[in-house]
Amino acid sequence: MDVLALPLGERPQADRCDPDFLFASRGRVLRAYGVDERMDVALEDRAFTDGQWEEALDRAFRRRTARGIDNPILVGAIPFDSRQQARLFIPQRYDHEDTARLAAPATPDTAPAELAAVEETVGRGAFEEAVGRAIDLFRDTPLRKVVLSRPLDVEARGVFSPGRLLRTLLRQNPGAYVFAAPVAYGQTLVGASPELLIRKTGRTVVSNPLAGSAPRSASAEVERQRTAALLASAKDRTEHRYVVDAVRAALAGHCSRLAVPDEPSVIRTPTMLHLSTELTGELADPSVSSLRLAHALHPTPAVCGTPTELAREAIAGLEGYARGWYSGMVGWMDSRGNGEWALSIRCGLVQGRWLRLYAGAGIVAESTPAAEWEETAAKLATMLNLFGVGAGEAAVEMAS
Ligand SMILES: C=C(O[C@H]1C=CC=C(C(=O)O)[C@@H]1O)C(=O)O
Repeated sequence: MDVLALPLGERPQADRCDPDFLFASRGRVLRAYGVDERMDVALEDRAFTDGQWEEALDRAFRRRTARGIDNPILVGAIPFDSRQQARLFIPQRYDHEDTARLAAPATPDTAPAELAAVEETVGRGAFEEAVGRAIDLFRDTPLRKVVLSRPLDVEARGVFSPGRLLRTLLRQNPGAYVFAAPVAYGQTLVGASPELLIRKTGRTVVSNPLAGSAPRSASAEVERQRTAALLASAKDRTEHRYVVDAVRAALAGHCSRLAVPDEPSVIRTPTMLHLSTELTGELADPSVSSLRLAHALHPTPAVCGTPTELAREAIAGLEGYARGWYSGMVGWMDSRGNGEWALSIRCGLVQGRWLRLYAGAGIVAESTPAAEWEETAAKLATMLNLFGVGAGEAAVEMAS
């Protein structure tokens, strides 16, 4: 059974005032409460591709506008494999809160949980071997880029509170797309994604692909050198170009005008530096919904690879675990099709005392297995910072 399906009145009283879904973007947090109607669908199903599902959503929205609801919305999460069901629902109500206000601790700040164990379910040897095999594929097949990822399993002494994790993530990552989305009974996907897959506002669309990474440094001088090195790195620029080319190609078919900067810039998250390109377009048909555009884009080579089908096969053959919700997307869409969908990266799946974290890295011919492992460790820091430990440190600390 799914928590979203619990009939009204059967939810614990305390839950009533806790939002079921949160999504922070640009200083505001969307909070959605209660499940008015489930709208689950797999984006690869005929029901979605031939438009039936969007017609049903439109009818569901109209019923609500007829009842006086000004602008009903749909919220939820979509898995990496879009043949699998997305968890989407129309909430009973929603509001917006200032990020800073929501992030402010109600009580003195403490770590959101005390950790009992951290396990590298896919260890360094297995991950580096997979990277080596991907590099062989670049020599032997037309595969040019593949994103390989790994899980890190964290166990706490007590039950995790998704709300507390989210507030701490908001404090630590005020500029990120911070989210908490219920995905199954007792399971919540929480994260602080730096990457916007698509935002649609009227006719305007924005996508901000990232690829090509280096860790932040506490030293301003080292950080300046890393930024310059990232901008100059042929390997990172190739990795980045595959994503920008794919996003440009997917949006071009929908846009009457599309602006793509010639050169990437570098963006900073609290833990990482990334090559970044912001594409801005004008839709030829403004009625195309943000979810349809997200479907046209997904999976970009920021999470999958180039060419897409070969990369998908390589991921299935090399990763050795199921990604599930990681590297899919989380977001919202309103009754006019406006909305925002962020990639579900720098995230974890919470269930009771367990939290599975994920991180991936884009592999190209110039990659080296050791550096790609280090990159995934650096990316895991976004979530491990919740507990004040780094990836290697966490494994060592828990083992001793
Ligand atoms: C797949 C992830 O990051 C993507 C986004 C930014 C940079 C990336 C990179 O440099 O490999 C990845 O494509 C992840 O964080 O799990």
